[in-house]
Amino acid sequence: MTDTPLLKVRDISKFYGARIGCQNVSFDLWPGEVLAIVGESGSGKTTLLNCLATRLMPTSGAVEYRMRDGEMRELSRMSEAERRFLMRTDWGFVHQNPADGLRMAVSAGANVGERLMAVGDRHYGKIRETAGDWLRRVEISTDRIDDQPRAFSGGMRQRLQIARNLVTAPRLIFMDEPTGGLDVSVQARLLDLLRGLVQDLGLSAIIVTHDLAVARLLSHRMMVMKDGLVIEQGLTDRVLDDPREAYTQLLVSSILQV
Ligand SMILES: Nc1ncnc2c1ncn2[C@@H]1O[C@H](COP(=O)(O)OP(=O)(O)OP(=O)(O)O)[C@@H](O)[C@H]1O
Repeated sequence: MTDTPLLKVRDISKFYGARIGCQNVSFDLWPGEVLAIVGESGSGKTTLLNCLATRLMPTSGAVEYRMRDGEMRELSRMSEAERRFLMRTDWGFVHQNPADGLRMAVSAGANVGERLMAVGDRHYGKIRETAGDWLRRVEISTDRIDDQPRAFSGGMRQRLQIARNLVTAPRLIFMDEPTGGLDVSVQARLLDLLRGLVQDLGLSAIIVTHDLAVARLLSHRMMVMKDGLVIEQGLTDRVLDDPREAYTQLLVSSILQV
């Protein structure tokens, strides 16, 4: 264990012209910790996630990440190439729509293998074997290894996207509504799988969701956003069982349409 956070977020704000995306968000994420960001539509969840994952440049504030060698690096000071390398190796990003995170016209095996090649694996047989292992781990039959994700169901595509992200043993995964748009029964199976993988691998994760059941099942800690601000944060069970803010109470009692 370490006494340094994996991610240090200080006063992140993002404005779109005069409109607030998110404002003054600060928190630390610790190794092995899963943080859920919840709130109704338009509250700033995706804006914040994209600022953290360097997909958007914040208007102000700083995000520091502890590299594998232990050094804390400020993300905005990294070169584009360094950020891209981080994204392909030590980080993962699971999109709500699997087509945004997969290459739909190459095989399932190549989708997973591509990430291994990014970390320097060159041995075809070994890459294929590891890809097969990961397909099994996400409950996709290895006889589908040469099929393109176009031929997969929504749930299979999402599981393939997860395998592609996890194959390089990243330390931090960002997820944007990972179970959104799936049938309820498919969602339940995916959540189970995700929970097992996150636990087994000791992953840190930041999950944006409007679904409090997803937050309950996957996260240790949660942040509630409203109009771009974090209005409440704490351990997930505490926030859900004993919400302090009136807005969180409304969310929890499902009076708000999120
Ligand atoms: N590209 C953009 N240009 C201008 N305004 C934007 C842009 N993206 C988001 N916004 C605004 O920023 C605010 C926060 O939006 P954001 O998408 O982060 O919320 P969200 O909580 O993720 O919502 P949802 O759950 O619907 O995706 C909203 O007022 C939104 O209209």
